[in-house]
Amino acid sequence: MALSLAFKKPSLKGSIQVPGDKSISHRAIMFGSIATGKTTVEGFLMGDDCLSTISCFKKLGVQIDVTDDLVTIQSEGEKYWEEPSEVLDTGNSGTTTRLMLGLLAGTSFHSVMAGDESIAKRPMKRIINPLREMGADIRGRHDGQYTPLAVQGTQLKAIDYTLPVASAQVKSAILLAALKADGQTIIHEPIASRDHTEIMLEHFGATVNREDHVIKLEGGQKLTAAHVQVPGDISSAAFMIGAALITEDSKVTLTNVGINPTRTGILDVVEKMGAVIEVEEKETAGERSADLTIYSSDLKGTEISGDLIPRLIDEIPLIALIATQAKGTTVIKDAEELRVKETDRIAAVVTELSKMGANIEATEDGMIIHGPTVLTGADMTSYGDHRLGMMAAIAALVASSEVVIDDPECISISYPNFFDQLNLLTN
Ligand SMILES: O=C(O)C1=C[C@@H](OP(=O)(O)O)[C@@H](O)[C@H](O)C1
Ligand SMILES: C=C(OP(=O)(O)O)C(=O)O
Repeated sequence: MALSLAFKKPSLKGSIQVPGDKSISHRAIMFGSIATGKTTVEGFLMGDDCLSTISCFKKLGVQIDVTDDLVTIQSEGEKYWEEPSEVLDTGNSGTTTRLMLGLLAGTSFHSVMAGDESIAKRPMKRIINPLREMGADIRGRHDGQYTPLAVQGTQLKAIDYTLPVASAQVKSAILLAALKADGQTIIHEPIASRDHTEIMLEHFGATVNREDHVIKLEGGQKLTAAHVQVPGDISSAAFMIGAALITEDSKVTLTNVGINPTRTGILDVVEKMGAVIEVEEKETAGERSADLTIYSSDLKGTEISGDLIPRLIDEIPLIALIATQAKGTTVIKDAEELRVKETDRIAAVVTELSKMGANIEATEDGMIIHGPTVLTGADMTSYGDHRLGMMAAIAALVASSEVVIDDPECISISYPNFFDQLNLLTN
C-alpha cells in the first residue's frame, strides 16, 4: 500500500540503535550451519533477506531457533545437511543466492535455488565461472547466468583466481567452496571489498592468510561453533546519517554501528563534503563498532570513484540524495555495479530524484549531481528496492510538498523498523 509522507521543516533529535548488519547476519547463519556445535547470534537482523537465509538452512535440516534477541543454530556440521526436497527460496537476496552457491557446490546432494523477479535478473555467472573451475556442477538459464539454479554437489578442488569484479559476494562464494575443496585456494583481490567472511572464518576457528590483496585458505578445515555479536548496519545507519545532515538543527546519535573499514566509505565521503560527525569507538571482540553522533551540516559537492566504490556501494542512492542538498557538483564514477543490484540503481535513482526536481544526470558508470536544489513532492517508485524506498522517505524530509512512496513494505528487506525509528527521531 502506498504511503504519503509530509514533513514541515523537521529537525531530527534523539538516539537509536539501527538494526543488525545484513552481511554479517547472513554469514552468521551460514557459518553456524557449517560448524559443529551450538552457535548463538546476538543482534541478528530480522529483515526479509536474512530470514530467507534462515529458511534455506532449515530446508537443509539445520536446527535454527529464533527468539526476540537471540538466534541459536544447532548443527552437527555441514556433513549432516540433508538433500532439500523443496526449492530453496532465496527471496530478494543476492547475498543468500550467491554465497549459498559456494556452499551447495561442495555437498554430496542435489539442490535447486530460486528467488523473486529481481533475483531472476541478477548475474550469477560471476559466481558460477570460478566454481566451475573448482569442478562444480551448476546449471541455470543462459548457461548458468540466471536462476533457477540446479546444483549437483561434488568434490571440489582448489583454484588460484583473480576476481574480475570487486565483489564480496564472489569472493565469499569461492571462500565457502574452498573450505570443502582439496588443496589451498588463492584469491587475488585487486580492489578490496567487505571482509566479513574472512573475519568470520577466523572467528569460527579457521586459518586464513591475508596479505597484499591475496587471500589463501586451505581446504578441509573444520569450523567450531561460536558466539557472534552483530553490530548495527552502517548501510542502514547511512539513511539516518543523511537525514540528520540535510535537515536543519538536527543532532542524532546512532549507537553501536559497525565500522569495519571496508564499509566506512560513507563516513569518509560525507566528512569530505563537510559533515560534522563524532565517532566514539567501542571495545569489541570481533567486528569493530562505534557510536556516531551526526549534526546538521553545510555540505559541498565531491567526487567518488575507484577504490572507494566497494566501500560504499549500497549507500550510493542515499549519497545521490545528499548531493542534491550540497553546494556544487558531485560526480560518482566507476559504479557500474549499481546497474545489477536489486534494480538498475543508476537509472532508478536518476529517474526518481528527477521527479522531485533534482539536477541529476546518469552516466554509464555513475551519475552527476548539481546542488543545492529545493526538492518538490512527487509520486515515487521504489521498484521493490529497499534502498530506493528509503531514499524516497529521506528525501521527503526536505521536500516542499507531499511525497508518496509506492511500496514502502520493501524496506523490510534490510530495515524492518525504519519508519518507527524515523518517527522517533522526527517527533
Ligand atoms: O557480501 C555481501 O554481503 C554484500 C556485498 C555487496 O554486493 P557485491 O558483492 O555484489 O558487490 C553488497 O552490495 C551487498 O549488499 C552485500
Ligand atoms: C545489493 C544488496 O543486497 P543483495 O545483493 O544481498 O541483494 C543491498 O542490500 O543493497
